[in-house]
Amino acid sequence: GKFGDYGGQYVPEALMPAIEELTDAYERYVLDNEDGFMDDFRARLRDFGGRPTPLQRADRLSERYGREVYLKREDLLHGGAHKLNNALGQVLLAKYMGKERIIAETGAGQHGTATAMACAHLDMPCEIYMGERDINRQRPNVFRMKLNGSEVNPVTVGRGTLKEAISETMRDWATNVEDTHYVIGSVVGPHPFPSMVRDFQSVISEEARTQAREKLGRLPDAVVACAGGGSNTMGAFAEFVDDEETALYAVEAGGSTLEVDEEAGVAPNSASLTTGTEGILHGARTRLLQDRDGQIMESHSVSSGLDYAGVGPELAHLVDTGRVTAVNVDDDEALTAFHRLSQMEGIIPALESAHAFGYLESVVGPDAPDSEEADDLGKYVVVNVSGRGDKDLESAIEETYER
Ligand SMILES: Cc1ncc(COP(=O)(O)O)c(/C=N/[C@H](C(=O)O)[C@@H](O)C(C)C)c1O
Repeated sequence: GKFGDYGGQYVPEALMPAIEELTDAYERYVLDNEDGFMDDFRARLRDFGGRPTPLQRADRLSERYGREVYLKREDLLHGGAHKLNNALGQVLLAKYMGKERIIAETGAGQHGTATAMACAHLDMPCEIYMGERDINRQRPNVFRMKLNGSEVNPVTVGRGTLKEAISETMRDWATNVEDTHYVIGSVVGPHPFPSMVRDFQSVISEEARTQAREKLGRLPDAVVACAGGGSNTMGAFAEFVDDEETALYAVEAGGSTLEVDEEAGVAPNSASLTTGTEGILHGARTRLLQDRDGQIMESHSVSSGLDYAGVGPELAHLVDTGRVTAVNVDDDEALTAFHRLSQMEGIIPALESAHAFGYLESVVGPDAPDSEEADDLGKYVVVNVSGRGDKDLESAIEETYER
């Protein structure tokens, strides 16, 4: 479970039995397809999830950028985001392991919603831990979780966002390892979570690689995906990592500025790949936003889903080795991209996904100067639309009409 010097299992002793049991189950069911687990998983992704998602040419953006822009439509997956790929895989695995209870954390509420849907589909009781602050800014998703029969546990410690929600969920898991599985929402946490979540999300790039060959007659020159914890990112990249000719861009939240106020311990962004340093968070060594005393800093993003101080260890490693280029766009660029995709293509993206489009505009938009980056992007570009923007309408309205 090591990616360079990142990854590992930095967990309290009490969690090790659960971690070992999960690692064994991951190897048997996911890697070795014992009892036809992966066949069952793929069949449910198809019949319940609605896979495959389209790889669709964006005609207006292709015109605007003078290149072939294709969208991988994870916003069309059941529930409205890529999150179901991972949630369905983990809840199904918990069932195969004989677990009787599911817990999960969520920030944007997409992972919580996906877990709640998967639990209703598989008849498993479910509790979602969610920061008080996030509950208030993602109300439609809170209602959806309850409609799907899950309990939502408000987390009020600290800032009441994702970081505290993950810590509270870990605490619950440590107390109830016997009958409970913790469905982690991204490629974060102790081994085997980063590898397992990547494997469940890799269906995105498996499909996109085949669809690209069919529609483009070749591999894409670039794949662009936003990065919060990094799960839609790793899912969109996984099957392309060995294709050197396909450049991979992870777009982080530049928030309001990349300048960090060390004294206040506040980072007004979530650009852990770009400005983070090595440290341990939620059980793994990775890159994260921490002050000089090693205190995890508060992160920020206009999108809850990217508002996370850490990032997946494997993605951090791919950036360190130069296989993935880490870039970022700020809140305003993301909001502008949110409006632009809605108006030009008839697709209202999640604010998280809008960051990927903000990057494209900043490099090859009509106001962008000629650059190496524009050349490196190449002619055939695939952008991962990780989710749809229904959940963001309230905050986008505030940001737009009260700006
Ligand atoms: C539509 C959408 N797109 C991208 C993300 C970023 O998460 P990754 O794909 O794991 O980088 C998210 C993240 N959502 C999580 C959630 O819904 O709980 C997030 O808040 C945390 C798990 C990081 C998302 O909802």
